[in-house]
Amino acid sequence: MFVLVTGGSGFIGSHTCVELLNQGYDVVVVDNLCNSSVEVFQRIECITGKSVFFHQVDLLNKESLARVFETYSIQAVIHFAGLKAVGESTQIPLNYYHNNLTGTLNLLDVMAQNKVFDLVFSSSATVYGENNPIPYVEHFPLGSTSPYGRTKVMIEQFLKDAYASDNRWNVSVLRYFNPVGAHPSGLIGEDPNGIPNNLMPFITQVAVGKREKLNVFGGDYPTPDGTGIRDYIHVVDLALGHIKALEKLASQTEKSIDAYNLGAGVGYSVLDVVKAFEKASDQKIPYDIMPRRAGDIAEFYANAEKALSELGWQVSLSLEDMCRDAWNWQSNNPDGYASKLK
Ligand SMILES: NC(=O)c1ccc[n+]([C@@H]2O[C@H](COP(=O)([O-])OP(=O)(O)OC[C@H]3O[C@@H](n4cnc5c(N)ncnc54)[C@H](O)[C@@H]3O)[C@@H](O)[C@H]2O)c1
Ligand SMILES: O=c1ccn([C@@H]2O[C@H](COP(=O)(O)OP(=O)(O)O[C@H]3O[C@H](CO)[C@@H](O)[C@H](O)[C@H]3O)[C@@H](O)[C@H]2O)c(=O)[nH]1
Repeated sequence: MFVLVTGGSGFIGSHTCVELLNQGYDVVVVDNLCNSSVEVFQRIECITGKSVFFHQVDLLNKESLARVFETYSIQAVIHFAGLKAVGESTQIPLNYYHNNLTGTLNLLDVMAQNKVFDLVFSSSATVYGENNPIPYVEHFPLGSTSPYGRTKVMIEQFLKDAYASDNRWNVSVLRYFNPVGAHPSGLIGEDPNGIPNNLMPFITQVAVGKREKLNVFGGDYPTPDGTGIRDYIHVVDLALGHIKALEKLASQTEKSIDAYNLGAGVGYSVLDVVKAFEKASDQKIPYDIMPRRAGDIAEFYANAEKALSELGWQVSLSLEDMCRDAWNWQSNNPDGYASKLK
């Protein structure tokens, strides 16, 4: 069975490709490589002994995308491709709307033309905005505080409207909490461009000596240690959630659109993560407590019961595993994919 993975050379996409290949799926990847490296495919092959069919395609180029659908008998799509930096999205919002919304509309159009209706979409906990109580439950009202987040809210609405108009659409919307870690092989992982925006890659770059110290954004939140609390999820657990979602789409006779939180259902503070990382890596992480980062909220985590009851999915890896694997990746690849394969 051919599965098309958009954005399959990125952080979460590459880990999902590994799990798809391990389960025997044939994998076709389209990615424009705007935030990833083609080097990842060699590493995926080292891990799985199998290769993906890669096409360097921008979703904004509908004709190129259509040619991929003509080449393979695609049965389902996992749609990761998109721009994802919250801060950057406030600087160049129109690029975010153009890339994420137009890219998705092109994909949906080409899928429908080829009568492919099974879709797993990468959404985010950011769609719960800032006014919902925690833990977040899937039926809560949606809204977001950044242009990036609004692209996710809007795409979720596109998908609901598409299903309402034509119930051949069969869609699983996965709302990720905070994906971190790396494949335990240390061959693939997160390779951000420039200064990392996110906590774990910043910590690993401090540990490997690329950054002097961590800035902890906010020490005065109403949380036990004053730092922000998030629901961190190992990227391999997250990748496996996509397999469960695909299996459900393929097995159900009644087509549907459903949203699922993919999180652990547990919150850890920034300082919890720092301590867990220090223990797992045996490295000291110097840090300064700084003012809060604009747009951050004190605390959120998932209610992950729906994913367990309907997809049969739950996390199996701990914060310790996330830190160990993130460190294994970073220490073996100090320059990410630009590092020589050991
Ligand atoms: N990493 C997170 O913290 C997080 C959290 C919630 C949701 N998500 C979502 O999950 C998805 C994957 O995230 P990731 O962390 O793997 O990001 P990533 O940047 O590593 O991967 C996204 C991939 O999409 C590609 N891409 C972007 N625009 C494209 C276009 N127009 N055409 C073709 N390819 C394009 C990029 O080159 C990249 O390889 C994204 O949709 C992101 O918004 C990520
Ligand atoms: O250098 C840093 C980076 C982060 N933080 C803190 O660490 C926590 C986690 O931050 P980060 O890793 O940036 O994740 P979030 O801000 O929670 O956002 C991520 O997780 C969301 C939920 O999935 C996604 O929507 C976003 O795209 C993704 O960036 C927050 O309390 C931050 O203030 C620091 O203290 N220092």
